[in-house]
Formats: sequence, structure tokens, C-alpha cells
Amino acid sequence: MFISFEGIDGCGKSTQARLLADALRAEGRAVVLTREPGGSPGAEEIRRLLVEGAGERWSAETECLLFTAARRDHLERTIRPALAAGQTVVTDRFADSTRVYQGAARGDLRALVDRMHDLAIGVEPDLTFVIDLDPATALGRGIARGGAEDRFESLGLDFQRRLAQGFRALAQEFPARVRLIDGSGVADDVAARIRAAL
Ligand SMILES: Nc1ncnc2c1ncn2[C@@H]1O[C@H](COP(=O)(O)OP(=O)(O)OP(=O)(O)O)[C@@H](O)[C@H]1O
Ligand SMILES: Cc1cn([C@H]2C[C@H](O)[C@@H](COP(=O)(O)O)O2)c(=O)[nH]c1=O
Repeated sequence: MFISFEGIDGCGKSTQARLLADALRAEGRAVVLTREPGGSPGAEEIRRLLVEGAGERWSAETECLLFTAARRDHLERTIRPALAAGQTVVTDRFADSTRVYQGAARGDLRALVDRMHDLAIGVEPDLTFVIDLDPATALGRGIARGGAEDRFESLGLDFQRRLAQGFRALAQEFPARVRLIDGSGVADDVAARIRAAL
């Protein structure tokens, strides 16, 4: 089974991906917990170019190409081999992030995103959890966490609001696969909502 977690920066998806992977392993399943951009050595190199790059280094179009290239490597080197071996794959972000970040929030590039996806990726998760959290709360969690903001987190509250809207719209666009999960409250409460949906 192939499961992805999606949502705005700081919504809690890494925490929830880890909790779900731990819970499935405790039930005896073999689970590969991975992330995007990254999840394979080559894709982690592309991640450094993308996420740690300076402010306006890349256009939204170039970002779309780079995220897609990273995803192709992740798919070839990590996701497909794990699924072929009968393992469950839990990924922190996948193609929906490109649909929302590059396709909607950074520009009106959804047609390009879809063409790149069809050309180079062509698969979707079986199930996607979108962690839905108020952007101000997510920003507050990020500030409490401390450390360096990444290039996208520094784009501000209005950008995060556009993202949140874009992620909610995914649940309507892909109702068979995408589940919107209320991300408010403590992590264990959010995890319980995810288990109920699973
Ligand atoms: N339900 C929760 N309540 C309060 N704090 C939380 C909750 N879930 C996660 N956090 C904390 O909020 C911060 C962001 O969480 P996490 O890294 O899981 O989010 P994320 O969506 O993966 O963020 P990013 O996209 O920025 O990597 C972390 O410090 C984490 O410990
Ligand atoms: C896969 C993907 C990611 N992004 C953005 C979203 C985040 O701001 C960063 C990744 O950082 P995280 O803390 O590991 O979530 O990259 C994007 O814009 N497009 C994508 O396809």
C-alpha cells in the first residue's frame, strides 16, 4: 500500500507520517517511511538545490521540473522497489504538493504540472491524508520549533492561506483517494482521526 501525507508547512504531516509508520510496524507490517523532495540519494541532492536555495533562485516552471525529476528518482529507487517487495510506503509529500505549490499557489501552472506528472511519474498513492490546519497555527508551531525556515516557509501567511485552500480543493478533485484530516489538537488526537479514516 502506498500512503502519502500532504498539507501546508508546519501542519504536522511529518509527525503524523512517523506515528502511522510506527503504528503499522507495531502491527507487524514492513513500512518504508520516506519524504519529498528527497527519499533517495539523488533526490536528496535535488532537495538541497530546491529547499535550501535562496529566495527567487528558481522560477515556478523550473521548480516544477526539478521537483518532478526528484520524484522520478524517488519512485525508481525507493518507492517502486518497496512496493514490489510487498512493503507499505508512507511518504511525507508526493505529487499533490507540486499540484498545490507550483500548480496553484506560486502561479497558474496546473496544466504544466499535469503534463510533467503524466510524462514522468504516472502513479498516485492509494490513500492521501491532507492535514488541514489553520495557517496561523501552523506558523506558530514552526516558530515554537525554532531553527532555520526553508525557502517556502518564508513566503508568508498569505501564501500559506493559498496553499491551505489548494490542499482542501484536492479532496474534492480526488474524493476516492484524498482524506481531509482535522490537524488541530494534540498529535495523538490527530493520529486517532487518521486511524479512523484508514
Ligand atoms: N498536533 C500537534 N500539536 C502541536 N505541535 C505539533 C503537533 N504536531 C506536530 N507538532 C510540532 O509542530 C512542528 C511541525 O510539525 P511537523 O514537522 O510534523 O510538521 P510538518 O508539516 O512536517 O512541517 P514542515 O512541512 O515544515 O516540515 C514540530 O515542532 C512538531 O513537533
Ligand atoms: C514535494 C514538494 C515540496 N514543495 C515544498 C513544500 C515545502 O515547503 C518544501 C519541503 O519542505 P518540508 O519541510 O520537507 O515539507 O518544499 C514544493 O513546493 N513542491 C513539491 O512538489
